[in-house]
Amino acid sequence: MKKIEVVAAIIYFGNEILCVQRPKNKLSYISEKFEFPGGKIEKGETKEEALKRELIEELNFIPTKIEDLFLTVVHKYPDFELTMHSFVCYAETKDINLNEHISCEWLTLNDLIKLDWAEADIPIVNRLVQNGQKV
Ligand SMILES: Nc1nc2c([nH]c(=O)n2[C@H]2C[C@H](O)[C@@H](COP(=O)(O)OP(=O)(O)OP(=O)(O)O)O2)c(=O)[nH]1
Repeated sequence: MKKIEVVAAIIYFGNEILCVQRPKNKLSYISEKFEFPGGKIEKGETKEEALKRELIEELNFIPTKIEDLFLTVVHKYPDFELTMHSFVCYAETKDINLNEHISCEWLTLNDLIKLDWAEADIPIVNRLVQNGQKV
């Protein structure tokens, strides 16, 4: 099975997190699903370099800070196996451009589960919510 390796950014502005909606796609399981911005790691790139490049390409956005790895998810979709490395980042503004996505929402932790996420994102969403519930 084809394997792809992707980086994704969990971008906080205050206590809100940026969620972006993918466009229509022939693969129904990712079509119009919500995700964290990011994309495939290119040859020779570090994960952080890939993340910065993708955020500029997709959102014209430069994070003020990128934290260490949050969670790596390995998920088998019907057509490929996805390895996705997620990183918490911080924004000082909500001023982003949607160059590839069809909509976005800035949501607090408890609202994240209301969206129709790509399946691979569910473990990340769950971990974020669980961490938020720790005292
Ligand atoms: N960026 C990102 N991709 C995700 C998430 N969840 C998820 O299943 N994916 C899947 C959807 C895609 O099949 C793949 C990411 O590939 P992509 O096509 O967006 O990457 P890319 O920007 O490098 O695209 P391209 O150059 O190949 O057009 O990972 C997520 O939260 N963020």
